[in-house]
Amino acid sequence: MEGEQHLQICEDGVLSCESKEFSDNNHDSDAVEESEDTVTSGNQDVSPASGPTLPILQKIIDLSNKIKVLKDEHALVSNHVKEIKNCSFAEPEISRALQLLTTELGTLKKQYLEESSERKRLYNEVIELKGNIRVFCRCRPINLAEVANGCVSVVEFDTTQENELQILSSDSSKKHFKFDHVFKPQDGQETVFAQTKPIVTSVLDGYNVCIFAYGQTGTGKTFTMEGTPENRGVNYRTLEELFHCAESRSRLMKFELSVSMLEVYNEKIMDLLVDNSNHPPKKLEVKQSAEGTQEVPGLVEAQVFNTDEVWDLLKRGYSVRSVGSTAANEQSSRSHCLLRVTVKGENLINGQRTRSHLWLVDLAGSERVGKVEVEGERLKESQFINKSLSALGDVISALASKTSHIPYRNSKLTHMLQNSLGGDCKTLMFVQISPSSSDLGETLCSLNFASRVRGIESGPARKQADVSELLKLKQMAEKLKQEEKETKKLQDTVQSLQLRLAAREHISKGLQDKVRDLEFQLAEERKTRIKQETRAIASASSSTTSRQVREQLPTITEKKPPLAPTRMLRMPLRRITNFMPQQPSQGPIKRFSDATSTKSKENYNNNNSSRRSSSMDMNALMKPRRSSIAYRPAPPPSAVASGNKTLLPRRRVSIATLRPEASSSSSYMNMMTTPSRPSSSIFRGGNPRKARYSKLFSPDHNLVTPNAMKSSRFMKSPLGGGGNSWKPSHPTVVALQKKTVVWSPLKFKNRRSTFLAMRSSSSSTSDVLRKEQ
Ligand SMILES: Nc1ncnc2c1ncn2[C@@H]1O[C@H](COP(=O)(O)OP(=O)(O)OP(=O)(O)O)[C@@H](O)[C@H]1O
Repeated sequence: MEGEQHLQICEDGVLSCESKEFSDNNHDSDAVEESEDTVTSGNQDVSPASGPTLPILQKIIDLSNKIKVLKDEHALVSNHVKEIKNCSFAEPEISRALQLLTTELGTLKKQYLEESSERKRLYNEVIELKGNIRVFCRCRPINLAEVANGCVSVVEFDTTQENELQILSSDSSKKHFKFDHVFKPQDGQETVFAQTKPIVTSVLDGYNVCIFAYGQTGTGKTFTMEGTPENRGVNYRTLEELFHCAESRSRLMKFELSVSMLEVYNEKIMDLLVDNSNHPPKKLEVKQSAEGTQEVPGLVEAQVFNTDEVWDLLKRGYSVRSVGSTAANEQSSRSHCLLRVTVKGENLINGQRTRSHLWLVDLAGSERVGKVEVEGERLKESQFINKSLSALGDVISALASKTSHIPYRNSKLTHMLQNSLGGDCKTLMFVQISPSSSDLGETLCSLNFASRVRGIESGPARKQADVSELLKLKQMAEKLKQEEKETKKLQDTVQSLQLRLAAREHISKGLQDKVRDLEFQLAEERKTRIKQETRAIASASSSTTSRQVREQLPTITEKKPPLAPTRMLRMPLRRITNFMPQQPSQGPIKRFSDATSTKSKENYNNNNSSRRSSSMDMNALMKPRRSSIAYRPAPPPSAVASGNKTLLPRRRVSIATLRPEASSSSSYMNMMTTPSRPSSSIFRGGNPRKARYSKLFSPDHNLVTPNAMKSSRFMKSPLGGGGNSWKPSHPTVVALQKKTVVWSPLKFKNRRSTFLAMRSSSSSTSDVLRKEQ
């Protein structure tokens, strides 16, 4: 069209040039020059000198001038280009610069990666410190049925915004959601597990971990957790990884892994590792342990040693899990399935033990009863599922708003996950969504719920020490406390005993002093008595001839029984202690027994010899040194006349008074009374210690007090009954028998065996006395 116009103008002879100029506008300079020539020739034809210039011609002239200017410019630029074309680059410089730039880019890339991984680490640290529940969002691919129904995807993933997604609402607005990680429909099971791995493996470090999948029915919860034999899910991969890590740490740590599987179906807990086909399922309950953790007593805990065993167990459990077909899902889970992995760890270096749990939970899908078209048993299941999920929602809301009461016990599920949701545990939630526009409402609901879960701050997780070990230590501490108490008690007792001992020692010292005084007095008394006795002997022998006296006197003096043992023979005063010396091995000493008389004699001889060697004998130590004072009345004249001058030494008698009317020796017993106390009180409940003091020494068998007679010891005494055969021959004894003497038992101190010897044989008496002297 434009070409035609130019042609028309060309017919005028002017426009043809113009047309040429336009057409050559983009061509080379030669063409421009040619057109210029034409114009110039045209100008010549219409020169102003030849006539008035037409306006169009004027226009042409102006344009020609412009062309000229442009032509000059063009020539200039062309020269420039030619120059540039001719100019050669300095290649080494450029390549160097390029190299520099490449290196710089590499460094920057590296720095960026380092920074982003550091940022991620810090972010995870913050999350752990705050105790946030991590939330991963996973969107499943749109399925054929949905495409067939004309549904479109409403989920958009912005590549520039990491871990974010947008939901296109029906009103064309976009809703943004951000999570800890967002998995696109094309992300496979490995990608999902790669992000999950760091959390699950912390169970080996002694942390409690809980991972649960939440979302609308048919969104891929079971696919994520269980997976398929070709595409195994988090459960299997986790155990595989745990075995792998345990193996790599086997030099430092020893691990034991055991698995339990249960489901919460219609608010009942069922053990999936127990074959319930033959009998009704065992009823299990959630109980709080002493440590405050939630436990299910009676739950089977199967120890596993390799992944094959794990897979067998998982298959067994999955096969008995309650599943059913709904309009939304062919294989819909009708229960919450919980897999618990218990890890017991022992540090081989420091012996530290840990016991931690890993919960892997596949929740039943939230579903709209109307939409999934359920009825009968399925409807009931749906109601239970929704009820427990709504209880989970309430717990999440309460935790997010930090209210004082968290309604964990409103459902079995929340009760069981109490520690995982609000305790010292690392928790991860998979929020599963469908991309389909038909599920938009549920998707928004799930994402809103997940955002709330992400906001929960439950405090940092902490390592779990092995409770059994803790209990052992507690018991030990308790025992130690008890022992400390006992020790303190014993120390108190020892202290009080020491005090008592000191007091007793003090008393004994006083007593020893007293005894020493008494001994001194006694020695004095003895001296006086010897003088008296010498005088008595002298008067008694006045009737005999002076010659006989002269002959007998040295013998008498020789044969005279000692009034008391010499200082050498006297037993040294013992320190009174609280300890009784041990009895000799031959048994208890029957001091006045007939049967032991011979033995006593032997003992006497032994003792005597040992005394001579100044050694302390145990028997000697055991001999009592107590004695009393007895008043001995003069024997009746008949007795003296008949020559019955029996001297039967009695060691203990009471202070007795003699009734004057008594005539026979046998009636002495009846006449003698102990004024201080009634006789019966000695052995009948009375104080035996006091009773002993009431017994007084009597040299005459007739002078036995009723108390002494009643005493079994004295009744059996050979001195009491069988002394008639013995007749004293010693003049001192004879003289003493004639006199009223106050008998001091101190005189007979330690002389029991002497009397025994006297009784058994009168002939041996003088020997004994001689020996003693
Ligand atoms: N990411 C995915 N890639 C491929 N297929 C998937 C994915 N997620 C889910 N599916 C498929 O979607 C279907 C439903 O998944 P699944 O049964 O896991 O859902 P669900 O959420 O467990 O449902 P319900 O709550 O009813 O048990 C399955 O056939 C599963 O194979």
